[in-house]
Amino acid sequence: MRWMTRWKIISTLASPRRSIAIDPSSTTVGTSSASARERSCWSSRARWSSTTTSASTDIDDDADGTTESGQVRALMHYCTSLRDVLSRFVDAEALASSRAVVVERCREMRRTLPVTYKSGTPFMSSGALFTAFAFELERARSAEHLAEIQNVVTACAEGGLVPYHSARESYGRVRDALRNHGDDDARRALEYFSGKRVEAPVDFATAEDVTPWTLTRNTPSLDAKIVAAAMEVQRTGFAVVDGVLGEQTSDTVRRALDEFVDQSPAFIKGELDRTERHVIGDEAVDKMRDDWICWLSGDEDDPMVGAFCQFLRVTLLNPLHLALGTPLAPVDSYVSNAMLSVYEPGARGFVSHVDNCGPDLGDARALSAVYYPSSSGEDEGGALKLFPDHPTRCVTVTPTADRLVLFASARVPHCVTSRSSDAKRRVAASFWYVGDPNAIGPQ
Ligand SMILES: O=C(O)CCC(=O)C(=O)O
Ligand SMILES: [Fe+2]
Repeated sequence: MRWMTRWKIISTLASPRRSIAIDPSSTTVGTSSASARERSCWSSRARWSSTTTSASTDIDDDADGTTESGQVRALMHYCTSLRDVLSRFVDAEALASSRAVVVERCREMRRTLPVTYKSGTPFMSSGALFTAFAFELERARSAEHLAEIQNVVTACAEGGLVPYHSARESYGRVRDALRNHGDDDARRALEYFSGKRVEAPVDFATAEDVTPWTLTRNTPSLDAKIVAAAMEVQRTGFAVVDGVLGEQTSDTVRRALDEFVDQSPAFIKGELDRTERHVIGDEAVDKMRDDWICWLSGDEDDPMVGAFCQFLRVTLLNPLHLALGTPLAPVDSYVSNAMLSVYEPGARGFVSHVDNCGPDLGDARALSAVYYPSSSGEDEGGALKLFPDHPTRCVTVTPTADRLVLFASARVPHCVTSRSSDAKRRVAASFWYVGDPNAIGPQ
């Protein structure tokens, strides 16, 4: 009998991702697509420069990683490649001494994924690699081997290759299994490498102690704030939460996002839907919405940026689930991605709109979340104005560092005011939780 068949601790983690019913890039207001990709760069000398390239127009439909067949193809690629790599390290010792090599091989697997993401955003790459690892954890040959496979999962998370939440969850199961069965050497090997990272305390002394592990962890104080905010959304349609991450973590996130904005070539002009710019022209669209955006998948090369996206997708969703009493997108479903939005100094804002452009049209965005990593002065413009119950009642929210705004996607019209020409750039990260849009907000 294979060793792990007695343990069967991992199988529930390997549930296949649901097929994607909602493609955020194909809906309207508040989203964008990249059928024509614009590559833009921010530098202190040159402002956004852009050239248009068509990265994926000639790809066969099946190779699109956002389709079900594309997802299957990606998963098969990871499963077969990972099995091949791990088969070269037959015992725990060999694996432990080659952990970094395996992480590099996993990176190579991602580079050679046989699918392309037509919307420009890889939806599930890190989730697919984790699923492949879940199968390998089940096939472990010994307690020591199991511990070392988990250590590779932990190292892969730190390399931005596997979601932190998935790695944390499988760590917990492996640890409990080893504890329960008294495999002390294996447990020590696990805790020495993975435990130190995954269970790092969140009440750190300095910003250097902040890691993607601490950023993606649910804490009682965060959960309490988000539960209270969710109840406020159900009462009034919106809620504003301050001090979401705390001083040190939010500082670290701000720096990571700023650097990402400075360096990422993936920003495109915000769009209202995928055809709008072609149909009515750039000038007309810019008048309605004048930001640059980039879709974040959680798989970003900078682990802190990826972890921030995973924070929005999973860490916030956990307490929201508890409080809202209506199912939102399950945590293992990559149906929505974070959108990083940048308004340059002098940019026009975003006209009044509702994020959900029609529950009847299949838009399932139910709850919108906007996080501000840095503060704006009141004279800088760029305020978010919400009209929660009547066009004449306006709530003005100034972007303030570490502030999160939650509102019902289908019910709360809102706009962003224009940015004054001597203002700093304004950065915001938006996320949409999908579910029943009519179940969010006052009933
Ligand atoms: O940046 C903000 O404050 C809100 C952005 C927004 O409304 C959107 O992207 O739909
Ligand atoms: Fe919006």
